[in-house]
Amino acid sequence: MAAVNLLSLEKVSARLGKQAVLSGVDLTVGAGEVVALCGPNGAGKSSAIRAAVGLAPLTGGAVRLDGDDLRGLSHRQRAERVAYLPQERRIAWNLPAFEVAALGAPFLSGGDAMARAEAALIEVGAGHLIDRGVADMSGGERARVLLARALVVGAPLLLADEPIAGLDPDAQRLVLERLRARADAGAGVLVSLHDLTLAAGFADRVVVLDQGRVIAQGAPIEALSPTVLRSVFGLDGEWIEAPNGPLLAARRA
Ligand SMILES: Nc1ncnc2c1ncn2[C@@H]1O[C@H](COP(=O)(O)OP(=O)(O)OP(=O)(O)O)[C@@H](O)[C@H]1O
Repeated sequence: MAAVNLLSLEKVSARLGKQAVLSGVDLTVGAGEVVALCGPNGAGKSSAIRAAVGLAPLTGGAVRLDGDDLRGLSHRQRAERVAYLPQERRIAWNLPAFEVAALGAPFLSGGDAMARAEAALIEVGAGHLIDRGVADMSGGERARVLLARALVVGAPLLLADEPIAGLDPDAQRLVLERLRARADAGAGVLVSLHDLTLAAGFADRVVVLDQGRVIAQGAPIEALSPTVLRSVFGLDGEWIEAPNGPLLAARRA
C-alpha cells in the first residue's frame, strides 16, 4: 500500500479580497521529501503554504494532513502535525532567543522546551545568540531564531516560507542543509525559495507556481525546464552540471 502523504493539497482554490490567489492547486509532500515551491513574486507561494496550515480560507478543494482533512483537526492536532515558519519575521517582544525558540514547544515542560530550543539554535548556527534579545539582532540573526522555533516543534511536517531570505550565503546553505537533514530523518519539508540553483541543489522535487496555478512539478531541473524558465520567470536559462550540483546560468529573456 502506498504511504499516505504528510501533506496534500487537492485542487485547492483560495481568494484574497476579489483576487483568486490559488486556482486548483495540487501538491503533495511525503515523508523524507524536500519539496521546493518556486515562482515569481505574487505567484501564490505564501498563499499555498498558508492554505496548508489552515490560514487561508479555501473556496474549493481540500487540504489533508497525514490523510486527514484539515477542517476536521483541532488547532492542537494541527500544531502537533505541522511546524510553520511564516515569511513575516516581526516579533513583538524583546525576549532572549532561547525563550522565543522555546515557544515552538508549548506542549513540553519548560525544561524540555528550553533544552530543545538551545539545541535548535545551535543547529541553525545561532548558538552564540542564545541569551540575546531578538530586538537586538540583525534581520538574518532573527531569521535563524525563528527557524529554530519551527525546528523545536519536532512535527513530522515542516513548512518554511522563504527561510533563507536575507541570510548570508553560508547561512543559506546551512539552513537548507538542516532542512534536508530533517527530511533525511523522515520529516516532510515544503520550502518556498527564490534561488533556483539552491532549490535544484536541495530539493527532491520542485513545484512551480505562477498566478496561483501549478505550472510544472517534478525533479528540479525537469520542472525548471528552459520553457518554464522563460514563460514563468522571464529567463533565458540553462542548467550546467557543476561539481557541487546543478547551476543555473541565466539572463533576462
Ligand atoms: N492581503 C492581501 N489582500 C489581497 N491580495 C493579496 C494579499 N496578500 C497577497 N495578495 C495577493 O495574492 C497573490 C499571491 O500572493 P503570495 O503572497 O501568495 O505570493 P508569493 O508567491 O508568496 O509572493 P512573494 O514571492 O512576493 O512573497 C498576489 O497577487 C498578491 O498580490
